[in-house]
Amino acid sequence: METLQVTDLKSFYGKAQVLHGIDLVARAGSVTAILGRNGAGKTTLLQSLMRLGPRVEGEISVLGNPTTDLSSDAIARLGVGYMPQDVRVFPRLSVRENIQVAARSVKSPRPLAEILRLLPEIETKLDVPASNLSGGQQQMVGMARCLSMRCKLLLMDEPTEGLMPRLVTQVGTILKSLAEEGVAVVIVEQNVGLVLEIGDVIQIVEKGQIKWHGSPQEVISANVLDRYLGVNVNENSKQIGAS
Ligand SMILES: Nc1ncnc2c1ncn2[C@@H]1O[C@H](COP(=O)(O)OP(=O)(O)OP(=O)(O)O)[C@@H](O)[C@H]1O
Repeated sequence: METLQVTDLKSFYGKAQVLHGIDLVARAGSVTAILGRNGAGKTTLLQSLMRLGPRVEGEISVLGNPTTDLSSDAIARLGVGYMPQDVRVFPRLSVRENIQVAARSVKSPRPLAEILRLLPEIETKLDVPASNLSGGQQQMVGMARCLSMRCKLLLMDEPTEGLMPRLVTQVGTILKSLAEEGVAVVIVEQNVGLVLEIGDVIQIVEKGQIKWHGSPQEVISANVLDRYLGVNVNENSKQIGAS
């Protein structure tokens, strides 16, 4: 059974149709990266999966459970973690409390020690209010919350936006280890170098449709990034190598 299966998803804001029949699968243990130009519908896709915002038609199932008629809370309870572009931590709560709140929503949360083994960076920040953390550290807290809930599917919208190169690499490493733990990771990402490095499957969205999908190697050999995104892979790889 696929962790996430999306069939013929159409999404609407009022009468405006933004997604036009998306088919998508995300498997346990893999990182699926969604690329596309601004306004292509990437955020709308993640929001549709969480039943936040747009009206949807089509079929979405998480671990075999149809979710189009569920609330976002019920979808989260199936084991879906969603990190929107503006990371949502509880700013006044400490890092430890942020993790505890997430842990309370499931029956058998992952022990803190195990979370810290995967995210050692936050160990020294456990008693610091989340608002005092940098954007990158807040991303880590978001991931810690997901880990504590043992989420099976993690949806992240531009997790590396605005982060320093060192943190970008770190976020990539963590996402890869989450996938190795069996999580199906789905990221919307503008950092093509990172996507090529950690993505198992790349999906290219244009005007609300998946126009192309394949492995990072196929992306490069088929030259699709240039075609759909206007990105020169060789130039981009050089930049990532430099970081
Ligand atoms: N709340 C909304 N109401 C109406 N239209 C919206 C709403 N949110 C997004 N849209 C429109 O839907 C389309 C897709 O937007 P979306 O934010 O999903 O694109 P995106 O690929 O995530 O872009 P970006 O890379 O800039 O974040 C755009 O034309 C946008 O203007």
